[in-house]
Amino acid sequence: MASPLVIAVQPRAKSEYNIQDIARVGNVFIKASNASEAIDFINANSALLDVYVDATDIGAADAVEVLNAGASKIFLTTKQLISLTDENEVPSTRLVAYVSSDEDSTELRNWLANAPESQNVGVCSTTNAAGLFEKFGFPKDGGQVYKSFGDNVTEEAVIEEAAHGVVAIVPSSQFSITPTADGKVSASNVLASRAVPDANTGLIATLVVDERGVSLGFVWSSKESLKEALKTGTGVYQSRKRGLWYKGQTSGDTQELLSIGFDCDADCMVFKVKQLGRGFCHLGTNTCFGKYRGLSSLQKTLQSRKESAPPGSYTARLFNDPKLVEAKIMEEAEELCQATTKSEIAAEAADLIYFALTRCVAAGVSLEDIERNLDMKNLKVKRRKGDAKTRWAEKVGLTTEKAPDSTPAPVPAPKSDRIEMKRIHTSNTPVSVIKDALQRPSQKSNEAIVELVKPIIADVRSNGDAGVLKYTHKFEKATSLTSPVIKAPFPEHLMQLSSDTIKAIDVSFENIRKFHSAQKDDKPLIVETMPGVVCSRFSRPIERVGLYIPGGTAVLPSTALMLGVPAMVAGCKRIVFASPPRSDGSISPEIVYAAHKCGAESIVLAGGAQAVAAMAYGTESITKVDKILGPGNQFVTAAKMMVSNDTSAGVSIDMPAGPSEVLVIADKKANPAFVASDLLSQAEHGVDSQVILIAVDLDDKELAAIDEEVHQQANALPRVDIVRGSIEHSVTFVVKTLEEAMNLSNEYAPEHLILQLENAEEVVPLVENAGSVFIGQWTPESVGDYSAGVNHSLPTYGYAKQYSGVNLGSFVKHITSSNLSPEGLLNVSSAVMQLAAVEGLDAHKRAVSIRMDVINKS
Ligand SMILES: NC(=O)c1ccc[n+]([C@@H]2O[C@H](COP(=O)([O-])OP(=O)(O)OC[C@H]3O[C@@H](n4cnc5c(N)ncnc54)[C@H](O)[C@@H]3O)[C@@H](O)[C@H]2O)c1
Ligand SMILES: N[C@H](CO)Cc1c[nH]c[nH+]1
Ligand SMILES: [Zn+2]
Repeated sequence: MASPLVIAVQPRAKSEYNIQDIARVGNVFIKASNASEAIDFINANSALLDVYVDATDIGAADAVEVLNAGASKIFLTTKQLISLTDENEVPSTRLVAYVSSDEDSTELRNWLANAPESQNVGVCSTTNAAGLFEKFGFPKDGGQVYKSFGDNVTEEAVIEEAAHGVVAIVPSSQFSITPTADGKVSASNVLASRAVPDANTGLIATLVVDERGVSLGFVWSSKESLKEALKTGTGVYQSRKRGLWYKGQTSGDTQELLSIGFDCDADCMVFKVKQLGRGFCHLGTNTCFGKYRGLSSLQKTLQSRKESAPPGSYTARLFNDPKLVEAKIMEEAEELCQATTKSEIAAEAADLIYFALTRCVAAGVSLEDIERNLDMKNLKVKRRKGDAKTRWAEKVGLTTEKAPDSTPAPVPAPKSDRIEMKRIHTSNTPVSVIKDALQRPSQKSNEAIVELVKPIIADVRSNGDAGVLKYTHKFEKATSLTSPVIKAPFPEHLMQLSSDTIKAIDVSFENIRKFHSAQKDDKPLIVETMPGVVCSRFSRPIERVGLYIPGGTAVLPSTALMLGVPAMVAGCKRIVFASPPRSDGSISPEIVYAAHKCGAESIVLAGGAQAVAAMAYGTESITKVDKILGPGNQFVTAAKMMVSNDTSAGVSIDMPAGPSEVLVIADKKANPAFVASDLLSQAEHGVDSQVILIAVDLDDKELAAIDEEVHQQANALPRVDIVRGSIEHSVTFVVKTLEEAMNLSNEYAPEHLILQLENAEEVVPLVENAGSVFIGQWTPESVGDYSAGVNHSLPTYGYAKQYSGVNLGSFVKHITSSNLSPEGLLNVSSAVMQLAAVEGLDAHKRAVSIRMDVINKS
């Protein structure tokens, strides 16, 4: 039975009501001036309670959208309701008609008489609600009578109506959860009056259930215990022997009260609670009827394993390896489809549910969230056709027919396997799912990589050149290579390039040089902190730098420029390049030319951990360096981290720079082809790259246009297979506002941020975390990768929250100096001597006082 109370709130005046209080005792009612106001409110609150919407100002077509978005009921004038139901297939149980005059009443009754299914509509009056029963014969089959009260509502009037089965709509300003001195309508009194007490005890029989409606136990309530339960928001009951019973007060197994309802004839109250601690029963079981079984039991187990899974257990492995869960879900789904007997189908479905629930629990999603989502889907009025995606349809040999569509949909792609990013509308997606989608693709666990890299580093450290060559022969297959290094001056024949390539390198070199030269501290910073106390800061280049240029999946001479040019500008005396050679032992001429232009002394012909170790410790022929910079794969990054942690190596590193990534924020004005091209430019780096699109207020048609561009452009790329891999873990978020887009982007902290926005420049002040920003539609990220002048060696994996990309400062140290005159020492002496005394460091104090004696004597 519905709660006798519905609380009317102003949708935008959030501070004036507490939605959780309302959810505990009834449902919520809003008067919306347009559909999006109603839909925003539903999205924000429908996980907690049913939302009723006065849609009289919205219009019939948009009212359907409001129902579709999950409004439990919409209230319309009688005329609106009749025209809406005549034109649409709207379930009548979701509609309530305002009956304000005899004319309304007659019209509705005539219509009901001819509409067999429609007797379930609700009716609402602002005056004589009880009279509506006589006219319409409610309540039956879900038909409900409402009375909408104004500010002059009294508790007595509500109780009186409730006694007749009328649900009262009370303004939130006149509502309180428990009785107040100013006589507002108190929920505890209205609920207590509605309940039919037990004839013998005078108490109210109460069933306690968990979030999913599973019975936990049977108890009694009284008017007093009900008031206490609502006041404290916890489970409080009436024990027949011991009076008021605050559940969990002694055992610690307390309850959070979620909502109170009734059975069909109000002689049993239902408390929905979140049970904390061991369980509801004093015997320590989940319920008084025994332990949880089935899904509830599985969920409890998985939730507690997530907190503390025994190391080495299968569940621990699953929680640590999302790719394994992904693979198991697909495997079990396939097995379920292939199962034939009843028992096989049950067994395979159970397996699938196990892995699906593991995925959910890992992401903080509960069965309650899933069930709520199912309920919301059930509230949809317009249903999707439900065809399978082509990729899956073809897999099982299903032919799909194309839906006729009046709007010019983008031409569907000819190839079966669409390359398409998944899409998330943030407004109807739980935060945990959004967070999960923002995770970078899973990598091999750090420990596994460390175990692979450790012996390589140790080998190179003890065996020098021979160790390096061993791994170059193994990984690069360059078995003919006999020396791991080439030294400057580099012979001309190693730099044979087309004039176009030379020109391109020269232009890029010059722009990078200009931008990084401008970052120089021209003169020392000098500050006189007190008269005679002069502090200064000046910079010096790091003497020996090792620059790693990746070469596994693509040769990147541009990275050679991004590292070599600032090293040269900073004045580093010894610049060592390292890059994996080709299998014939040679190195790309572009890299040699870049090394030559930057004044590198040598090029180490090795990649991965072996190159990093060689530069960190030095070998017979490879120079030991003071700092290693440059991006690379997981082996390179892990090796950089390890050598920088070894104090005996005396080497530092720039930052963790891993698989490339980009986040594009696009508005309605953005060109879909440009957006897609930017996404693909980073997706083609590697299957572990990730690209994110945040679409601000784009509609389905606009989103489809971008999807189609992604698919078409991707299929035309030579690296389409890499792109397919990276698009699989890439995602489009559809958001309502730019502010939301910026919040998501700042949280993700992308390596590259592209603003394809009409007013892109104005948005830059809102950027908090990003490696490098590309402003406006004429600034593709590729210009930063190669030639604009900014650096492309940037922090990935969200490290843009705390690291800068490579810049001139990455190649210098700052040194400070102090220079005091006698007057200066006099001025600062007492502070120094006092603090030295506080720390008990007398020699520090004496170093000042001994000078003060001399100054004072002269
Ligand atoms: N963040 C940035 O600024 C930036 C810039 C450019 C490139 N990148 C990224 O750098 C990465 C480059 O990676 P890559 O793989 O192409 O080249 P890479 O040069 O970093 O790695 C290749 C090396 O990995 C080693 N390796 C391969 N398999 C191994 C194994 N099983 N055990 C031990 N070592 C092994 C080999 O020694 C090989 O030489 C890409 O992810 C790219 O997106 C990032
Ligand atoms: N986008 C890469 C940095 O994440 C750099 C690069 C080199 N070449 C092309 N792109
Ligand atoms: Zn790139």
